[in-house]
Amino acid sequence: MRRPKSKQFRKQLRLSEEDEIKQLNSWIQFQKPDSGSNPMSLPPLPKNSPVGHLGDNTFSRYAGVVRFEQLPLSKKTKDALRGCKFVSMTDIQRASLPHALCGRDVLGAAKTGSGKTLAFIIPVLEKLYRERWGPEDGVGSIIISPTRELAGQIFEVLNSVGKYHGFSAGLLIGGRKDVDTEKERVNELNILICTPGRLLHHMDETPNFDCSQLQVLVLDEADRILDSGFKRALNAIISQLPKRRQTMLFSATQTKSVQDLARLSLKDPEYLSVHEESVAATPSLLKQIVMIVPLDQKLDMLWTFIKTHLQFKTIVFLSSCKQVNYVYEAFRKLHPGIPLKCLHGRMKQEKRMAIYSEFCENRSVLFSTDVAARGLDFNKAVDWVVQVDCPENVASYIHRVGRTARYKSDGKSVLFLSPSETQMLEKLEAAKVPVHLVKPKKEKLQPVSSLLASLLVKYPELQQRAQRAFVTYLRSIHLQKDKEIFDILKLPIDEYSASLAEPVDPNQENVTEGSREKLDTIVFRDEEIENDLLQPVDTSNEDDTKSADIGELIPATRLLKKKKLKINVHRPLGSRVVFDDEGNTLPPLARIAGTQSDKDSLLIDPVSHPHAEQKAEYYKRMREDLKKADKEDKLVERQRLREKRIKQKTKWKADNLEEEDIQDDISGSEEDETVNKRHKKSKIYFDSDSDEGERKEVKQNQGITLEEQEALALKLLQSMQA
Ligand SMILES: Nc1ncnc2c1ncn2[C@@H]1O[C@H](COP(=O)(O)OP(=O)(O)OP(=O)(O)O)[C@@H](O)[C@H]1O
Repeated sequence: MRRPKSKQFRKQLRLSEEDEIKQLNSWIQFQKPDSGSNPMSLPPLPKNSPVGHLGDNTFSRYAGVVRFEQLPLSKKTKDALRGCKFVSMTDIQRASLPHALCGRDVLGAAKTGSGKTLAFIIPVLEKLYRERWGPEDGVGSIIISPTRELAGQIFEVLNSVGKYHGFSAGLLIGGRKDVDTEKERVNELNILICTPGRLLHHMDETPNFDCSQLQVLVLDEADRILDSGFKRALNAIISQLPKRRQTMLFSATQTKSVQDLARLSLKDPEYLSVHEESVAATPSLLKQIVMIVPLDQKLDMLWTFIKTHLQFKTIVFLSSCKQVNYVYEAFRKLHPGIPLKCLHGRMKQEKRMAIYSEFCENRSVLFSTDVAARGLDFNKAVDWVVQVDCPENVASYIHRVGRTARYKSDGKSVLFLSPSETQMLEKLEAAKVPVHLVKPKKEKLQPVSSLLASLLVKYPELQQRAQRAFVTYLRSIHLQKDKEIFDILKLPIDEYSASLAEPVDPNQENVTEGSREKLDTIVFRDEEIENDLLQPVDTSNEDDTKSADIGELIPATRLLKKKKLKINVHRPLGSRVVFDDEGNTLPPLARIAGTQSDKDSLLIDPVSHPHAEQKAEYYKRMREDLKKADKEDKLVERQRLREKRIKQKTKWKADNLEEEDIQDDISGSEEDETVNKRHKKSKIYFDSDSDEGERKEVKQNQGITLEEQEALALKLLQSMQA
């Protein structure tokens, strides 16, 4: 943000600014909208009617207007808005700005991509401007975002809309190494855009950090920041802020919890939910598909999707960073014909920012965890959002698909649901999310499991990634709260494990040579692609809204008829067989379950062994024993956690949680590299079901050894077989 240069100029400016501020204050007071009213219900001003001071201490009405020019805003803000080509307001801006400008607390809810960022940036700038805030006044406004990328994006919007103002603004996010420089400068900053963890870090550790003069607090993605994952950090932050302030909360899925609002001490907040009456909770230009895909075919489906949508910019959501890592690395090695990128909370901050910027600029496929699910505005140009793993709830679905079809652009999304997750369809319908159920055309499926199997021969390190992806996936399902949708016992675990890739049976062909040859052929081949992977479900029994437009949803056929396929990708490369030390075959997961002997393992297939009946009996007994032991273990574990919780309560202040350690990955597999290594060992989750914000401790994935992960997989499988 710019500062005027000469002294003379500054003096003149100050005088004219004083006049302007006086007038703005009078205008705002004179035409204040009624508290509790929705400015959207008022008609726009008649065309060409005068704006601002109308003489005799009267001013034009600003509630209900449609253009920024008609609002009581400073010239600096208006000039910058015009420069950015922001002329007409969106609904949420029209509804909330008149209330926010007169200093009221606001809870704003509007669909994704509908312009909520400007709805809070403008009042922040205007409030500080009218208060004549200067460098010596310190922190005047704090804007909190749940993720670093979103904080960075808000910072950019602030920079462009506030470029003619003289405020200093700082981006305080985890993962940045210059924390010492930040500490030196943070007290000189007027506007802080931050993630909760970093802000708390400064509150706790920066000498003289002072926000006692805070004027405006903003929570973007408020429901996320108020949810259990950030509860402790946010409570600690709020306790250090002055009570007399303006507070604004925005999200596409707003909280209405009285408890949440009480935590923030809101004063008669204006609840402005501009799309509540709308027929859909998602953008009208978004076409949404759901396909029922067995878990073990999800990667095949994803591969086929990517191969048939090479000309589109796509985001693919997976539930953990280990899955993102594996799928990204494996698919990259198979060269699908479009650049692939990945983003998750375990990456170094610079890399994350670089990936984010590159993805904004270029057509590519971005594999991501939910770190990219909220708020990010990739230059309006994401064509497709693909959800390979079911989102944890409807809100999460809405935010993920909201990365496309932003503002006035259109977009498409597809969700792969396992047969056991179909309850999600009802939940989406109940939340007014209009989805088309589409049946995949099986004959168009391009299986990738066999290609992956060959890949693992060439790149053995991928095998470990596959195993980790498998384990973290199971764990993420296990940790999900909505047990109606996420039931680990209903998952076809063996098939899923196999779909992540299994080595080729060494008896059937020369693995190394054969597979490498095939792999090279696969990697360098040209392909014939038919893009009509999707076919509508027979909707004869469904209502019109559901069956409409499905034809449009089927992507145009893309044919690249250069050469014939050198190999038939539909042909399996051989059955997947794993051998134990004695040469007996093992079912796929026995390998992952580790090195237990036959006697101890439940994973040995009794049929392929002699004395199958005795074994089956033995397994049955063992399962019962294990069940009993498991019950006892759970009791002991609960007791342990209770004790730990009490201990932690007393020393919570010392725990300087980094925000994305908490939020990035429901499976607890992502971790921040740079902040407070002493907190790396355990991750605290809050159980929002509990009245008192009871905490669950979950070890971070990195803190868990491979043996522990394997033991976990084994346990899960045992419980499944029991
Ligand atoms: N009044 C406006 N005129 C033109 N474009 C606008 C206007 N307001 C916002 N936009 C553009 O709309 C896009 C979406 O805005 P924004 O990111 O603020 O949406 P959002 O409601 O915060 O979305 P999300 O819920 O995903 O966070 C941005 O590219 C922004 O520049």
